[in-house]
Amino acid sequence: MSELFFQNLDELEPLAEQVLPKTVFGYYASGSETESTLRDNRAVFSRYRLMPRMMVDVSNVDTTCTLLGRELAYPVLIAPMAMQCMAHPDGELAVSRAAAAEGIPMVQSTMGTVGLADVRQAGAGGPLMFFQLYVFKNRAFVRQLVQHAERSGYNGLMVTVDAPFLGKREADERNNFKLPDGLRLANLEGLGANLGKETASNPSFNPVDANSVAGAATRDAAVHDAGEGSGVSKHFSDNIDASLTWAFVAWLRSVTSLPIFVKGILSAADAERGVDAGVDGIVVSNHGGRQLDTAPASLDALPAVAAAVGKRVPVLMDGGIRRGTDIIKALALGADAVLLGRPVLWGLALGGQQGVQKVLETLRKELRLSMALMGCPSLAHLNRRMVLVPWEHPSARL
Ligand SMILES: Cc1cc2nc3c(=O)[nH]c(=O)nc-3n(C[C@H](O)[C@H](O)[C@H](O)COP(=O)(O)O)c2cc1C
Ligand SMILES: CCCCC(=O)C(=O)O
Repeated sequence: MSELFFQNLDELEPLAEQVLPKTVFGYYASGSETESTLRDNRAVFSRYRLMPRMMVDVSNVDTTCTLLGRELAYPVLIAPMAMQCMAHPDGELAVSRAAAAEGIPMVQSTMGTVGLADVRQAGAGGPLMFFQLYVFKNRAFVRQLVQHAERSGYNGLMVTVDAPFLGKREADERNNFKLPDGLRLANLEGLGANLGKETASNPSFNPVDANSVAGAATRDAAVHDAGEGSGVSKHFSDNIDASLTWAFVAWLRSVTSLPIFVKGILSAADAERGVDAGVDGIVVSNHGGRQLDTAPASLDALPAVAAAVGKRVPVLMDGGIRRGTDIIKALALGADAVLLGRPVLWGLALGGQQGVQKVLETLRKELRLSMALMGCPSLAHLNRRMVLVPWEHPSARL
């Protein structure tokens, strides 16, 4: 890995852009519409200031935390991200191995390009793994997918609730983004028989090609309707259940004993509903600015959600985490851990498993140093008073 040099995670995106095909980079990097939420996810962190405490013994700093009863080396999970073999031939396997080597969990996407069981196996040395669930209209298929994940050794489910349809991602429309030839959505194929007409032999759920047999009927309409989106978004909307409500949590409980987290919550009201519905964890997220544009930055949404949850279940957050201080702010404002998205894909594209490990290690070292400078020998020392929100900045009182 000696040839891969970077000092911090913000440097990675332009480096990755040089090695990835334009369509793939565009899909990974972009947000929806004006990308205002995408930018705000990052900008928000410099609006909040950290107030350190002095004269605390920080000769030993402990970054560990627990989640679902397991110890994590530091409070970071790898966010679920689709189609990782577009970045590197080892794709999800490399990411899973890197997470295990660093002692943190990976969340495997439903839309993986390696089968979920193989990804779980590759991460066997790690503390735990989640399976991210997209809920298809075909519930028999969903049940089989969930039970396959449970049998394969996943420790929890993360149901994504912010994507009844994919957001309007204009880069993907411009680039006519498709899954490259030779790659497959492995988790959907193996269980294809239960997709009814949407089987492997008639792949109507197949973002590989917007102009596939199943897509042909709507092809002409798509050309004339800007709202139709990329091939991926068309096939997503054909298959994902946009009628999902909180009643789904009870159904999911009836088919699995795995803990159920919901990912994509931004309001305190929804966090309340989720806890009432019996979820085991809440993930504050705007999907990396890829769904509703102008939704609030995750860090801005976090404090009210954490207050509503009141420690009844773990609260995770993602969106724009790039620095150790970002993790400290999220935890001080009520998160139990954070998820890291795009930088993992950049590390993967640039250096496979080793590249991902270097990304994680860089973040871990920044976290440890910043905890020391904050006067926090452990994560338990972090508290709300250590973060000044914009209206509490010392300058705001002048
Ligand atoms: C390329 C890409 C693919 C993604 N795929 C999924 C997915 O399959 N399921 C999901 O719940 N979220 C998905 N997300 C959202 C991430 O899990 C996460 O919420 C977001 O990327 C975090 O923001 P960050 O990239 O700024 O760290 C994806 C994000 C990206 C960038
Ligand atoms: C078709 C897969 C969608 C994955 C996803 O959630 C994203 O691209 O944000």
